[in-house]
Amino acid sequence: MLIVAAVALIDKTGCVLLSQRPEGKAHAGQWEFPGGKVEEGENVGEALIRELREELGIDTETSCLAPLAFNGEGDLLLLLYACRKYKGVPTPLEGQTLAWARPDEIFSYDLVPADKPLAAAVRDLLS
Ligand SMILES: Nc1nc2c([nH]c(=O)n2[C@H]2C[C@H](O)[C@@H](COP(=O)(O)OP(=O)(O)OP(=O)(O)O)O2)c(=O)[nH]1
Repeated sequence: MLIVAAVALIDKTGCVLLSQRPEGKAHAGQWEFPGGKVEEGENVGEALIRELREELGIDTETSCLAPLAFNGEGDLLLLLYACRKYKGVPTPLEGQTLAWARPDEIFSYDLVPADKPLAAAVRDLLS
């Protein structure tokens, strides 16, 4: 079972950050929530804080991560957190493209399949 932690990063205008997977990776060109695999020796919050630093150059802390939704597909378990408090400006540090989506725009992005139920939870939270 692969555990992946991801975040719905929400800005002051109520938009959520989506990230487009770069060429050469599985699901290239599709959109997902920033995050990544939980590595051995890490808990989920630690993994997410590390991924946000590596991928986006932002800092947050466990108390700012609120569990929002999960989805299990095959051997993948996706855990989605919502985060409204973070330091720094999200910057694409790993070749990805970033977009801030309004709640009514989320489903106009070509989402990674496992993210669709999660995206519905984000839309409902923000609408
Ligand atoms: N970060 C993230 N990954 C997701 C989402 N939805 C989804 O199915 N995934 C999948 C894609 C990957 O198979 C896995 C996350 O792995 P990752 O981001 O750490 O690694 P990766 O596949 O980009 O890169 P690699 O290390 O496997 O080459 O979870 C999502 O919303 N965010």
